Amino acid sequence: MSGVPAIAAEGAEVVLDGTTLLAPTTFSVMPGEFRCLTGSNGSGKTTLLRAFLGSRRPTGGAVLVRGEPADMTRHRQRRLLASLVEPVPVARDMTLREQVTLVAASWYGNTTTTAGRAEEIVGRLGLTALAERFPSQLSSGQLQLFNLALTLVRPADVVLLDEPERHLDTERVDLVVTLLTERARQGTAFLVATHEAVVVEACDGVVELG
Ligand SMILES: Nc1ncnc2c1ncn2[C@@H]1O[C@H](COP(=O)(O)OP(=O)(O)OP(=O)(O)O)[C@@H](O)[C@H]1O
Repeated sequence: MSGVPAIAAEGAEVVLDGTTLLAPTTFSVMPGEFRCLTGSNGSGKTTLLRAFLGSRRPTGGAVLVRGEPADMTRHRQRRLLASLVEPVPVARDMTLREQVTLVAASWYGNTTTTAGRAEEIVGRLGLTALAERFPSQLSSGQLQLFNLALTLVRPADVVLLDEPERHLDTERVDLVVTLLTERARQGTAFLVATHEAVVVEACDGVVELG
């Protein structure tokens, strides 16, 4: 395991027009570590995740990806980091299978293994029977699983998730937790904002805000 954290915050703070969105926060997540981000409503979890993605600029301190200031305009960082924080754009006129395969192909190329990668994640998230449907034909929980499939099908050393449990029943939460734990064991670093006790129990440690 490399000594450089996959991601880190060093006194990261976000203040907007005199309002503190994120109080100074310091932590690191090592490769293969599954950390949860917890705290009450409004404590700054989404703001912190957005700081890594560049949609909220820290006004103090720093957020780092592999020791460098987070900057998702750099291709190298975009390749390292996948996220389900902002709404994922979906195509209304493409099936689930087509869209997950398209995302896989955009990162891995149109190789013989690409369709297999897409099929695997669709299966792991229990979406195989729905793979020929269009997004408008899904329930809220099924849409959330589809968004997770689009996020997890691509290569990533670090994955940021904002409340992945959203709209999911207990069985599906367990499914997602199992998948994240497995990916972490394979070396992926996770930072997961959550209010779900099952997710917190499964993770390696908590970053508590507020
Ligand atoms: N554009 C904005 N202007 C002012 N304050 C904002 C703005 N956006 C968010 N905030 C405030 O920033 C704080 C942090 O919000 P954030 O969404 O990061 O919290 P959170 O911990 O993710 O909350 P939740 O658990 O409810 O999802 C909140 O107090 C919120 O009211």
